[in-house]
Amino acid sequence: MAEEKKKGFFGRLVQGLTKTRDNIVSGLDSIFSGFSKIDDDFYEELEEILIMGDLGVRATEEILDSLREKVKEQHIKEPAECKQLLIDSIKEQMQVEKAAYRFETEKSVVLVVGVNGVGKTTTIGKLAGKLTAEGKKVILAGADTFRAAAGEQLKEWANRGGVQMVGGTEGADPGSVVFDAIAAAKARSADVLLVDTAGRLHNKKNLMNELGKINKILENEYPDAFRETLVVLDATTGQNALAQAREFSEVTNITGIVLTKMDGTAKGGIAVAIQSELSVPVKYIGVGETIDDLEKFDSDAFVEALFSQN
Ligand SMILES: Nc1nc2c(ncn2[C@@H]2O[C@H](COP(=O)(O)OP(=O)(O)OP(=O)(O)O)[C@@H](O)[C@H]2O)c(=O)[nH]1
Repeated sequence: MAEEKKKGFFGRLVQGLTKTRDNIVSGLDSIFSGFSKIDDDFYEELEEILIMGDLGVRATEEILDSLREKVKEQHIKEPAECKQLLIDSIKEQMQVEKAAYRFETEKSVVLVVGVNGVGKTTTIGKLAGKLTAEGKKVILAGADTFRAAAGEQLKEWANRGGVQMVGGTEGADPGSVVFDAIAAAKARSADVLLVDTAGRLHNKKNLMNELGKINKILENEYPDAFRETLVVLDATTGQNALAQAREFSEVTNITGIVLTKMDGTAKGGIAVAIQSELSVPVKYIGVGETIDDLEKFDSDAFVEALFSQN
């Protein structure tokens, strides 16, 4: 049963990554079979494909350095023999502290950050649904009070999942929304408080102030709750997602990444760039628009799925 479930997940992952796979792996395969020796041209072609596949310049260079070393150490002569070594190098490159999900099992508060349109509200709705289905008492805090639609959207998700929501009124002070949400979480002995925040990166100072204020309120009013800060990024934006992740990591302490819209994008390679460059684990990937379309991310399984022949 567990095996079946695992296969199901792997199968879905393989399917969801079809475009990314077509983008990266078909090109790599033609290099592995098309080159007769491992030379500078071979490495150059590899580099081009990995960069085109959105793995990022830095991660690509490090992956290729590690591949060169392995080729040398193991006296590899055939390009075809490099494939497994490349897979290993990508896996190594993605190695960060193992993604932990303590917030799912402890009294916790999860701050969700991300710019408009990346799928932040949808992700919060999916997370709320998932946790509620596991029997957890969840409270949503609509602290993205900058846009009227944000609160409305979150309310829709809250209603769908039968989850209580606090805030979400346009123009309200995000700090007081969080304050009220903490009071509600305490009064109802909530397990998880999910906080939707505004993510306007065009004014970094404001964003830093706002997140700083929210963090302070959480520290003061809810000190015994486990803290998690997830940044939501849209995989289809490729290198832009990496830039956003970098900017958010400069204004707050990010503990995990959610990559949305991994279904149907050719830019899934961005997971490699983000995880290796930020040293923060991708904890979930969004693979569709419905409440069930949020999967825990495992980088080894991701790389295997990327290179899977199925
Ligand atoms: N295919 C796909 N679509 C997604 C996924 N996650 C979110 N979306 C869609 O992306 C669009 C934007 O999602 P929202 O949740 O509204 O984005 P947001 O970041 O909250 O944006 P605002 O509410 O505008 O701030 C919606 O149409 C979602 O249905 C995903 O994993 N896959």
